[in-house]
Amino acid sequence: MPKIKIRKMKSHEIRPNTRTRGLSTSKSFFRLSRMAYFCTQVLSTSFFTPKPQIPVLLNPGVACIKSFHQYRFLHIKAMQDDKVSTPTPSDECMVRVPHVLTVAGSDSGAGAGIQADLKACAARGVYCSTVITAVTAQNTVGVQGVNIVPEDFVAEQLRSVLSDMHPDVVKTGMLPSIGIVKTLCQSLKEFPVQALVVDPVMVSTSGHTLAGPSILDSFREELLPMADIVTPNLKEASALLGGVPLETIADMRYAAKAIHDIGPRNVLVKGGDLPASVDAVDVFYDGKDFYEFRSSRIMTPNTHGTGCTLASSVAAELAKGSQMLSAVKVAKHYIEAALSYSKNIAIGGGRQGPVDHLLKLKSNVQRRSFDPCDLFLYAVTDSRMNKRWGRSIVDAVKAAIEGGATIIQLREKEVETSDFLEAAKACLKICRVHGVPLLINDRIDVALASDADGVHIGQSDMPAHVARALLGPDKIIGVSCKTPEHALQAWIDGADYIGSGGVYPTNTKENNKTIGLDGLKTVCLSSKLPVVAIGGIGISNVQAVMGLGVPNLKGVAVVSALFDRECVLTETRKLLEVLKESTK
Ligand SMILES: Nc1ncnc2c1ncn2[C@@H]1O[C@H](COP(=O)(O)OP(=O)(O)O)[C@@H](O)[C@H]1O
Ligand SMILES: Cc1ncc(COP(=O)(O)O)c(N)n1
Ligand SMILES: [Mg+2]
Repeated sequence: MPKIKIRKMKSHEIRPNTRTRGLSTSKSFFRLSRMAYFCTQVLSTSFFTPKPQIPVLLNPGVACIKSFHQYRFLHIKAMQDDKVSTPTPSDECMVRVPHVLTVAGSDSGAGAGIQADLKACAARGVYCSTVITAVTAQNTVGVQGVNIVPEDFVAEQLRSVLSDMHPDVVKTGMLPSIGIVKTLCQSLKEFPVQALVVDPVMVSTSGHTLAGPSILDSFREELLPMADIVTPNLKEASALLGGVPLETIADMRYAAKAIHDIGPRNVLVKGGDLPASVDAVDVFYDGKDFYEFRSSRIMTPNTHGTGCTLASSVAAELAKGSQMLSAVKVAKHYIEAALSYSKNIAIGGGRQGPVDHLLKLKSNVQRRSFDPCDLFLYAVTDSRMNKRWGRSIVDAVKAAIEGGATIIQLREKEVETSDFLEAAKACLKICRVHGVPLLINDRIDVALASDADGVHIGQSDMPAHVARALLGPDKIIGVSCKTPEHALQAWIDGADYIGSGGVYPTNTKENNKTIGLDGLKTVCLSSKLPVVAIGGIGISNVQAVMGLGVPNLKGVAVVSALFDRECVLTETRKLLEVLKESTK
């Protein structure tokens, strides 16, 4: 049976006693939690198939997380070994996984409800426990029957999970009786959690009542004031506000504000059913600002369970430690990608089919998530320079990685597409071995075809939100930005980082305006995303750049200083040393 090795974590990487409640805000803690959880997913044949269970051993000596200054990457070593020792984890080495508890109804068709929540959380890499409030007989045609779980048994399930397993976030779906709402509120007072996500489910998309209007008072008086976010669709928002018609984005803004007045800290009014809307627009209000989350509308009948999925994904991101706005943004990108992935699947003969949540598992499960520290020493290739020095793209990339580059971008303006694709595939092999992400400049097609980790795009390339829709939620997207306005748009569009420059004049890019250190600083200070500086940077000026000291400036992107030289390995090593010095 395979087992994995994870090395013992250093004290700065993990809190001393991870069994205690509450979330650590330490980024490395979350990263490690995610990694370890990812191991359990990969090696336990995912938790949808109950058997065979493969023990995941987290005690020292049976683990291997290789940590290396700016980048960390999990090396999973699955060994065929029949002798599996009994896990004896010591407290110090236990890794806590992000955990969402869903309190919702079961959907026998598994498109919505508890089943959607389980799948969405799994797809987002989060553990999900379940308290079932009702069992529905449901399929793609509609809801044939509802059996409400007795209130005291809902209370017992809540006590079982909350008293022992300490979920980070509770997400609610179908709450079919006033008694169940009250029981839930009581339990949450007794066992507080980090965040409460309320999806005020009332009517299924097929038109069946799942929680009647009698529930509204207990929602308004008890549950919503406890919620960190409430996510009504148009019908639910209207019901919460006494039946006001909601037909436009302006109406959704009004509703978001009016529902906020009831007491939840944030409101997301979902516009999946907004009439005459080309895009799928959701309106978010945090009590101060409004944000519109907009995605393309996917033309598909398979939208059953989108609301449950969105709310669970928000809960999952919160459990991983995200801020609310970022959690909503990621969830929205995920539902768009899931809808797009599922648009043509045929399950059932009814009008509304389910979403397929597990798109990610069908792509490469071994990909790790983006870490802003990856931007530290960002190597950008240039085919002209490689030609000049008589080396291939692959040799150049290999040398840069060996020298300490933490991320690679292939910027190959003059290479034929088929050669570019071959080179990208070959580079990817090397990058994966070293745990270094590989990005493709401009060419989303090449990124998709090679399964690279993401793309870097300029202001005149494919808009970032379109790239995000094409690449899905897990690929890395970087955008070149010269102004705070560019940076804001990149964030809204779902980018992961921005590249800002040219900081100094450069001849690798024609007609490129230099923004200087001041321009870079202005962009960094306004950007919600991590920034990598670019343009004419090398050993002589890297200290001045990093010396700006702005926290979200995470590194430098370099072309000539690495590749227009005889020995890429030596130059990369030298630059890495200076870079490390300048960030001490
Ligand atoms: N056809 C679609 N294309 C893209 N996004 C959609 C589509 N239908 C719904 N969504 C999105 O799915 C999420 C759930 O919305 P909605 O369907 O309005 O909620 P509910 O499922 O609770 O009725 C929202 O983010 C919405 O914008
Ligand atoms: C058990 C249960 N919970 C929630 C929904 C809402 O999902 P949708 O609005 O997509 O029908 C549902 N249909 N069934
Ligand atoms: Mg819907």
